[in-house]
Amino acid sequence: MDDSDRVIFTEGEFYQGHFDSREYFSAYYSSPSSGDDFLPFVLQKLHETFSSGNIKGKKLIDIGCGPTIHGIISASKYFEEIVVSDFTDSNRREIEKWLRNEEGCFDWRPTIEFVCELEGGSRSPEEVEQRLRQIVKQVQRCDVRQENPFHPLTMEPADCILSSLCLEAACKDLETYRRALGSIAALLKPGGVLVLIGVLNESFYFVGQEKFSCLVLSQSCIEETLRNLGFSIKQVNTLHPKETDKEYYDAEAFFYLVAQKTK
Ligand SMILES: C[S@@+](CC[C@H](N)C(=O)[O-])C[C@H]1O[C@@H](n2cnc3c(N)ncnc32)[C@H](O)[C@@H]1O
Repeated sequence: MDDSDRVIFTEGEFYQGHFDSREYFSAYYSSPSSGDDFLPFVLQKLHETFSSGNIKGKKLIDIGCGPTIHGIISASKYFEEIVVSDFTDSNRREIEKWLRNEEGCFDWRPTIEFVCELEGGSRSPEEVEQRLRQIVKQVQRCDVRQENPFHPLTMEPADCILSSLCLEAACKDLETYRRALGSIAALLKPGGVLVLIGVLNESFYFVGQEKFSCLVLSQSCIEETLRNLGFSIKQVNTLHPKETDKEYYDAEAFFYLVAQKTK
């Protein structure tokens, strides 16, 4: 194999120049009822996790949120403060636009309405939007490859960390993935909860015409890494995408995992 055959893993710097937030939104998040099964699956699981009332506290951090807020809708009822973070400037700008309700921001209304229905109508979509805009206190740059992903900031440990589809996109090999999960664990209080959402055995996905790499991971490898870091795994669910949904990625399955930091 010569150098021209070698596939370069698309790390954070590539996202900075090539990740189109708008394309990403329309490909994967425009509505829970019109896309593939992933979004309803994840919204349902997040609803079940947080509506139990057992996972709550002062602070939740979303690591590698991209331009999205769907992950924090259910949780917004149970925390005093949410920090969202991502490596890519344009993604953070999209979130800031939504938080300020600026003209042309993404329309998260269908997704918020879906969650409100899951909640049995206990909150209206307007209340949820207002709540999110009030409790997302920070939109921060982060780099999961760093020992302190928020360097030069020192982040107070959180009660809950959520990370969706970020680590396998950010980490070019298993060693980097393990270190990144270790850095994330260090941002959690003892007893704190990690909600990790990701893909199994995926090597690429598309956003528009742009192809992004993905670290190929098995469920056992992810679970073993978490156990070695002192997590107790509480729940793992998987969703196998329909073949027709697999035009833009080659994932074998999506996973939804909840783990508690025991030390
Ligand atoms: C597939 S998107 C996931 C976005 C969102 N969490 C979701 O569930 O749809 C991957 C995200 O990882 C971010 N990312 C890539 N490298 C990163 C790094 N080193 N540190 C933090 N985030 C990174 C990208 O900017 C992008 O927003």
